[in-house]
Amino acid sequence: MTAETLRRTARPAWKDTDVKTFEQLFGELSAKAAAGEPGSGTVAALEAGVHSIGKKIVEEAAEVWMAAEYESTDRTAEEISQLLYHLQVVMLARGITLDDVYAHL
Ligand SMILES: N=c1c2ncn([C@@H]3O[C@H](COP(=O)(O)OP(=O)(O)OP(=O)(O)O)[C@@H](O)[C@H]3O)c2ncn1[C@@H]1O[C@H](COP(=O)(O)O)[C@@H](O)[C@H]1O
Repeated sequence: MTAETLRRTARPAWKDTDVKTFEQLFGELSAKAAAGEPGSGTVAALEAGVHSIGKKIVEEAAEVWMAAEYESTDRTAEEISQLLYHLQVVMLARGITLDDVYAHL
């Protein structure tokens, strides 16, 4: 088994193998939410609501902090990617667009 095959098979089910940008991920999540795609973790998170999504954001933020202090650069980047994902989910839950956020950057 090659290292690349091993890397891909070791990924959790929710992680697809495509590399994507922040904007591309938001487009993908928007489409899944609009379609109510069966089996989508994003759709399930949206159904669970803002309170549940908010708790996940706090959890992931703490994991970013711990990784930044005690773990590798790659692990920290991975935790940051998960925090960004959950921030996008709360954006969808509140009907906030990328431009709404960019207006404040
Ligand atoms: N980038 C992500 C992503 N990052 C984080 N997560 C979710 O956030 C959780 C974070 O992982 P943890 O290691 O903290 O997991 P955990 O605490 O054991 O997880 P839970 O038990 O709380 O689910 C994962 O289990 C996923 O549910 C993500 N879920 C989906 N995506 C991407 O979103 C897109 C749509 O996904 P679906 O809606 O599931 O099709 C795809 O491109 C995915 O790659």
